[in-house]
Amino acid sequence: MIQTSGNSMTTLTQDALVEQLSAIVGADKVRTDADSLETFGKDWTKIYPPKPSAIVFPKTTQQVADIVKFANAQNVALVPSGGRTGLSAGAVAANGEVVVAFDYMNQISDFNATDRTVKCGAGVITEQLQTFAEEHDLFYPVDFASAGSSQIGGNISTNAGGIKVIRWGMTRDWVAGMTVVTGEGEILELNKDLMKNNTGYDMRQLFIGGEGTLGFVTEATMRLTRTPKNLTVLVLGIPELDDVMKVLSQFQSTMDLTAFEFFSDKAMQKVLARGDVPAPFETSTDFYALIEFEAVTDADMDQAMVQFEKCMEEGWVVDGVISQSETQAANLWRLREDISETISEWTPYKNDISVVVSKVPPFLRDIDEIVTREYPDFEIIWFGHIGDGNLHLNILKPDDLAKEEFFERCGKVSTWVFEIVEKYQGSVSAEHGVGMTKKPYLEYTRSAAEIAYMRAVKKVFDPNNIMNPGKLIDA
Ligand SMILES: O=C(O)CC[C@@H](O)C(=O)O
Ligand SMILES: [Zn+2]
Repeated sequence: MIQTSGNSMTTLTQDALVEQLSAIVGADKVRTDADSLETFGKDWTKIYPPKPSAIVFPKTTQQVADIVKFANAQNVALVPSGGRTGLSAGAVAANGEVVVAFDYMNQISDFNATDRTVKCGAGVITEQLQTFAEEHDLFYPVDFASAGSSQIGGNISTNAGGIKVIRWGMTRDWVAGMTVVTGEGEILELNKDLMKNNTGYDMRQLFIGGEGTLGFVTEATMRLTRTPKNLTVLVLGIPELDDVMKVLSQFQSTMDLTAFEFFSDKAMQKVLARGDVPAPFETSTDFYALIEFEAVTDADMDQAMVQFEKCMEEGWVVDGVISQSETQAANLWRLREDISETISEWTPYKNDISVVVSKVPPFLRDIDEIVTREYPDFEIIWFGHIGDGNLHLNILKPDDLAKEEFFERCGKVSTWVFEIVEKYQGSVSAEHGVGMTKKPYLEYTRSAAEIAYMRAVKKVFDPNNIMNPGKLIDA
């Protein structure tokens, strides 16, 4: 079993633990059955076996604060749990921790049309917020394949990104204000939903992407925006990896894109093999770009055609298709969005790396060279949000190789991959967070001084190392 460095130091028996938690939330909101422990003790990573001691379901911020105070008094480690769709083992309870699940804090309230804001409990599902926005003729733009199960609290704690970052940014950009419970059980109301508030440190930003290590988000006021018009999707066949960024520059020279994604033919073939969506066109190329834009007037459509033709003339693109309806657009999106779930069958080793957009071509070349050399017998799947510099590199486990050996071999190569990330001043985790899987590699992106300050901040908000210990940094 892979060792984790979380701590659970309580001397309470499980019965005593359940009794005291029940006194806070009610007996029907504490679970210790095997199914619940297995389900709520892990996220989408398949590396660490879950081993929580109990799952507790608070319904209010005050209950969360009471749980944290109890945890401090009894030395019980807490792990927050949202939709459990994380890919870095940020919400895994592998060391007897108590899992705090936010499923019952799923109310949407206080919609304000003037401010274009709405209050969400931490357990509101991303899609629930998207639908709510739609019903009010507005739009919540942060989107990704797991929007049907991920929760707002988890999105904030991991600063979730996704497929529209090039146009609308990350979750961080949509949090107007939030309520958090710190590691000492203090309730903080951060930013009061203000657009402008220059009164010193913006503590929201510490909790956004903080992975629950400083405190737990219990409620947040999210911003909404105008609904984009007639989102139209182009998929282009691109034979050379190097040309993908030329295509991006060409389109961006005259258009504001809402997405620019890429995927390899290997990735697409896996999705096509499931038989749910058709191939975009007959020509097969090693790479594809998916471009999305608002086609408000005929001139927008004409502009896309001009850029497409230019890319064909240059030889960067050899085939393409454009959506003529919402259904076609959705099917083209599935070619990209279904990749992660489709390849999960092969227990992939995941990298979620980024550099500034201008450095993507040499960065990609360097990494591709290393992984093709070092993994001659493994299948390598490239895809990602290349328009914002974020690449997903997945290495698939051969069927006949044991999981432990596979992850060990990948871990070694990761060090070389991350040396390249460091050389290009990139990030070892662009959007999936650090959790446990990327913690050993944090130093490739953050300096020793930064990590020391992070530890000091952790001590201020969570002096007893109760909140999601062993994730992001070791206390
Ligand atoms: O599975 C992955 O590596 C990426 C998952 C997700 O961030 C995506 O962009 O599809
Ligand atoms: Zn992604």
